[in-house]
Amino acid sequence: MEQGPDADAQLPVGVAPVAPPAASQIFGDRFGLAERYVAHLADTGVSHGLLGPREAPRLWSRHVLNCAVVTELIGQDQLVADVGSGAGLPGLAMAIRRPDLQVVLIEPLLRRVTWLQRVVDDLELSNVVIERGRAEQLWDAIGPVDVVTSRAVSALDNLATWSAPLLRPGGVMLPMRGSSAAADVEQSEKVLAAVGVTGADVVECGAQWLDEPTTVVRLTVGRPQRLSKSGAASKKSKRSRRARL
Ligand SMILES: C[S@@+](CC[C@H](N)C(=O)[O-])C[C@H]1O[C@@H](n2cnc3c(N)ncnc32)[C@H](O)[C@@H]1O
Repeated sequence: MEQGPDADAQLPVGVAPVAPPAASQIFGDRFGLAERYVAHLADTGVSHGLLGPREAPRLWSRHVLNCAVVTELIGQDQLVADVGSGAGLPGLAMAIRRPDLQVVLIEPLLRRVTWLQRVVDDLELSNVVIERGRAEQLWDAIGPVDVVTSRAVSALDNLATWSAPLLRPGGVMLPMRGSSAAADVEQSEKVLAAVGVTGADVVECGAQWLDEPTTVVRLTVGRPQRLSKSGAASKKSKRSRRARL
């Protein structure tokens, strides 16, 4: 079978791919910032190992645009935590597109945190802060936030267990998932209920711009619950529930 022209293509490190026309429509007057972000990804993002070299030609389509369109699901002026940001995906792409959002990038690895801070400083993004740590270690340090996003961090049940306690009551988790999104929700049903999820649906974003729209699971969390390692509601959750009664 003949392969597409870019199937094995790589760009020399430091050379950013050309932006597709949709990029300027998606980012509007923030397009210049998005271009600078892509330049960082293509350069030190690749040379420092945050992204594989094969990702360079598709930095726009598969990464930055795919992530930026998730903001379609986020209301004005919301506080967002992005769990496991890595090279800032989706958190930085969202913060660039939507300066009204306040975005907290959560990332445990020092090397990634250092890289993220350099990019945020260079782009002078005043709506981004970076917290080093695992999401489940930061429940009392961050938030409560309106929305938690994530991409490629863990299985949905782990992710929900780590993310839900960062949310305010009625907040929303938006994990980006692939074609298995609906099956993931079904398989994680018990854990989702235990962390307080009261509504789940699978939605697509960016269909008007992207050949492959982004699939996101939208999970509304009525009263966020902390689970212990065994999966039971923790003493702290039980205590705070009693205090509210
Ligand atoms: C495969 S990378 C994905 C990075 C980025 N979200 C993306 O899509 O390119 C997974 C990231 O999640 C981070 N991570 C793993 N467990 C985590 C946890 N419990 N809390 C926060 N981040 C975590 C890792 O350090 C890593 O940077």
